[in-house]
Amino acid sequence: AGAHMNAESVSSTVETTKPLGRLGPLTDVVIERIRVSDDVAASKFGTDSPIEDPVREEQVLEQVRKQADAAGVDPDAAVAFFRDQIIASKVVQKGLFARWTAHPEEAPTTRPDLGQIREQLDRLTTDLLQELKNTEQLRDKPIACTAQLALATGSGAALERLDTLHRQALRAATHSVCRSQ
Ligand SMILES: C=C(O[C@@H]1C=C(C(=O)O)C=C[C@H]1O)C(=O)O
Repeated sequence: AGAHMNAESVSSTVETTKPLGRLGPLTDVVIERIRVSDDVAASKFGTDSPIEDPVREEQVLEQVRKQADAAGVDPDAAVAFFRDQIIASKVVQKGLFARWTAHPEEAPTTRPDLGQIREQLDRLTTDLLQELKNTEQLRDKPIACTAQLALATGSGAALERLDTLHRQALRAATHSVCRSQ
């Protein structure tokens, strides 16, 4: 079908795969970070590298605190949000380790480089902080925020075809998006 689509239908097809509403762009990056967790898991599975790396976690949160301050986002709120992103990443990694251990034929056959993946995660940190900034006013309105979050996560999970594990991670990752929820 893709070969027969004109530019307009290609572009509208792309748009309909994006999470909807005012929290759509933030949710989109959250889902992207969750998806990168699959690569993190593939880089660690069958190696000595543990799922949980407290030193790296502190580095991530330190970077968040500095960049949040520079971007005019409340650093404590940003750190709380990123603690949820880290929890979500570990939910995915643990789930995939369990799946790949029970069904070795589903395990990845190539091992991506963790250093490169972490560079990608660092770029997503900047994008996520920008989206926190862009959605600050909405996130302070509990009812509107809760409605927009349900729209964005529901559409995002469906359109991006997240399985149960990745939906669970999305719930963990968006737990504190609406600030007074
Ligand atoms: C993603 C990783 O796995 C875990 C999750 C982290 C994260 O979400 O940033 C950081 C360190 C690890 O505890 C990683 O090791 O880089």
